[in-house]
Amino acid sequence: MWANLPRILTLVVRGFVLTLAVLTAVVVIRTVTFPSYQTSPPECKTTDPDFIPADEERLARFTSAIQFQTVSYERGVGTPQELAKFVRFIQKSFPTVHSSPMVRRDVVGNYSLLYRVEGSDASLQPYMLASHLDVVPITEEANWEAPPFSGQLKDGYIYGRGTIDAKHSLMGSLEALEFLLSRRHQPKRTLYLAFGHDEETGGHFGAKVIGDVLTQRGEKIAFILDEGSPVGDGLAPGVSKLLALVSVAEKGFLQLRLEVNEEGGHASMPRSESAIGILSKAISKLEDNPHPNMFGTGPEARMMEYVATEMTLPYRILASNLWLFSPLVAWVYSRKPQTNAFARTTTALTRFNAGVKDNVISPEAVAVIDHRIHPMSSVEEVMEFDRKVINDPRVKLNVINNRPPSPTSPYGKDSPTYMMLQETIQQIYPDALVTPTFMVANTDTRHYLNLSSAIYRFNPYVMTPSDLPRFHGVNERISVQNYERVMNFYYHLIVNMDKPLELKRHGHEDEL
Ligand SMILES: CCCCCCCC/C=C\CCCCCCCC(=O)N[C@@H](CC(N)=O)C(=O)O
Ligand SMILES: [Zn+2]
Ligand SMILES: [Zn+2]
Repeated sequence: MWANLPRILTLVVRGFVLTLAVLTAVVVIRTVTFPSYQTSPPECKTTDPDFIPADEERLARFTSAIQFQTVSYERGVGTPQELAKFVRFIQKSFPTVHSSPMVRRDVVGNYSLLYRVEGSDASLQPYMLASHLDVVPITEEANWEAPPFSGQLKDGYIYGRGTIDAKHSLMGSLEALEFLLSRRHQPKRTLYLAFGHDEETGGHFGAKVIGDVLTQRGEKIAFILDEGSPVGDGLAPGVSKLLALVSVAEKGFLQLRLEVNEEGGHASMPRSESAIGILSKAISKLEDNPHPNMFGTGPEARMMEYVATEMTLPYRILASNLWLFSPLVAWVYSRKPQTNAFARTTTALTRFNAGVKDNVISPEAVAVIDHRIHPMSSVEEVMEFDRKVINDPRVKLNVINNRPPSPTSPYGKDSPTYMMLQETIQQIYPDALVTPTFMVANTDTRHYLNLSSAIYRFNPYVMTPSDLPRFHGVNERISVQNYERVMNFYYHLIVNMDKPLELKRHGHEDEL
């Protein structure tokens, strides 16, 4: 036996070296032969004479739109008077849209707006552009560089709540339509514009009703585009070019109310555990035990593949070989909040309430957890995980609201609508890469799922990592350049949608 040891060791080392050599060869071959999913940009139309400039008049309209304080606070609790004023302002601001015989406008659920622009070819399925009228409340008002409802222009940026979420797309799409109709252009394909008034609190009285109206009309929509992920500048690790993130799916959500009820009493005679202490431990366990890293199991893996050939070398090797490096990429993604959101179901503690007086032991403690569910997980799985982690029957888990992750819409060369979107994005951003991904937050599209199987969530503006905290945060703003891109994106999209949407597969063409 001992005599054979050197031979055995040699064989083991040889086996190890051989395996390493084979793995290295496979990794190298895959890296250099990995297919590119990017197509060259079409002729850029933004230099055409029919480009929409962000001139004084349009900027003034956008500024005014920001000044309406259309805040949504809680489900069913909004700002009806401001909404009504904003609706009147929209009507006055886009006279051609509102007087055109081609346009039918319905006010739905009191304040939401649904426009139908009649196309000349009734055989083509309509499509829909969506946004919303409402905004979230202001936080830390003192820290804003310009008053949050001013729409003030400062150093090339328009400041205010709603500038990126989402009055940019509401006003931008209406500007595009006004521009188009004032040139007496009738689209071939019927187009809907749908603007809910309570998206920020779930869309139960706005988008939900719009969805119901369209369902009752028996409408089937070729594709829907709502607010969503942006064109990232430095957002994705290893990608130096601009990266247009088209969300083809959306995370689900589960909002849970955690409640502990224990005996209260006089603060001078406390028991060893209190309602507050028990709930704190539960919360702490949830924060210490994140939901499993699922990176590589959903549409986020496609995102890596779509940009693999364009990444800097170390990332290119990783992205071309997810079969081997998925756990490593998963770890890289889990290190920052904005990428971690792509890797797993997230857990956000959003409320914590207990106690009424300094010397009274509170009999009750309540917390709210907002989970955003990874596309490959489910509401049930998340509940089960939380119960196991908390492992304390004194902590009651009540579901406030939930929705499973959305289905994934078609993307890539086999999807004519996705390709039309990609082409339009490239007209505005000729150097950008375009990739499918999923939306880490939620949108009104949750109410439109039965209207179309092709639902995309995309914001046609550029965002850097330092811009992300501006969503629902302090100093929300959009650059004039970005707002101009938004208007022209919608304009190009409407023009492009007049071209046939063709499925070019197996030598035959089908039109939607
Ligand atoms: C590897 C790529 C990294 C990319 C990183 C970041 C991409 C960030 C993408 C999107 C952020 C934009 C978030 C906008 C959210 C707008 C929608 C919204 O606010 N929804 C609310 C409404 C609701 N009631 O559901 C929400 O809470 O989700
Ligand atoms: Zn929004
Ligand atoms: Zn929002």
